[in-house]
Amino acid sequence: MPLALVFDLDGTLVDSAPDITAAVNRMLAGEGQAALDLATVTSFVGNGLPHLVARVIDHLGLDMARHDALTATTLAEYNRAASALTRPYPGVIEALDLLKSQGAVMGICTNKPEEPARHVLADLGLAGFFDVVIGGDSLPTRKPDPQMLQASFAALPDLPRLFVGDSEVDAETAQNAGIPFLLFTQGYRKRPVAELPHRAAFADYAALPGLAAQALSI
Ligand SMILES: O=C(O)COP(=O)(O)O
Ligand SMILES: [Mg+2]
Repeated sequence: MPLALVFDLDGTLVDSAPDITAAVNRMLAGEGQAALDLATVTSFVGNGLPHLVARVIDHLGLDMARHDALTATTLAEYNRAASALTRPYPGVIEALDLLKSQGAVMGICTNKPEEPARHVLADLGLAGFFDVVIGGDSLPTRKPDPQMLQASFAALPDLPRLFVGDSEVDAETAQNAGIPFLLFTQGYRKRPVAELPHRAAFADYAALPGLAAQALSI
């Protein structure tokens, strides 16, 4: 049966933390600050760019009054090179190809701002798979508020729905929207798999098409 599948982006379809870290570090260099390492910045990803920058400011003891300015600088730096170091996870393109050939309609619901999200999708050859892209600045609220996810599905044909993501934020969003959640376990999740509510979990994209077909009958 054809499905409507909406995907998270960072840590789900693409490993984007290296470019996010590089953009943060270019912003920090402009502030005369030392670079942060990949693991530290990755731990700040998930709730959107303004939240990430707030976590950087907090971590380094910088002035929170500069939050808006530092967020704007980080976004500009990220837009300059959003896909230089970013790659799809292994098997993503093959899985999306197979799902599409099986009649799935697909969308993106990411807390990453919409402009760089579209750049990353285009640069990595993924844009053509998706009929809707909603980013963290597309609507007044972002995940885990369910509005973004509901709007993503509303833009797709009315078929059985699944949301695929990597994080606590995604699991909570799916729960808030009442949509079954498939958890990709190799992304930027902070807690053990068992602590995130999910219909099914997968570590290898080769398993996704079969899992998606089964997940609605579990
Ligand atoms: O930009 C973020 O903080 C997270 O983005 P994601 O929703 O695609 O994981
Ligand atoms: Mg994610």
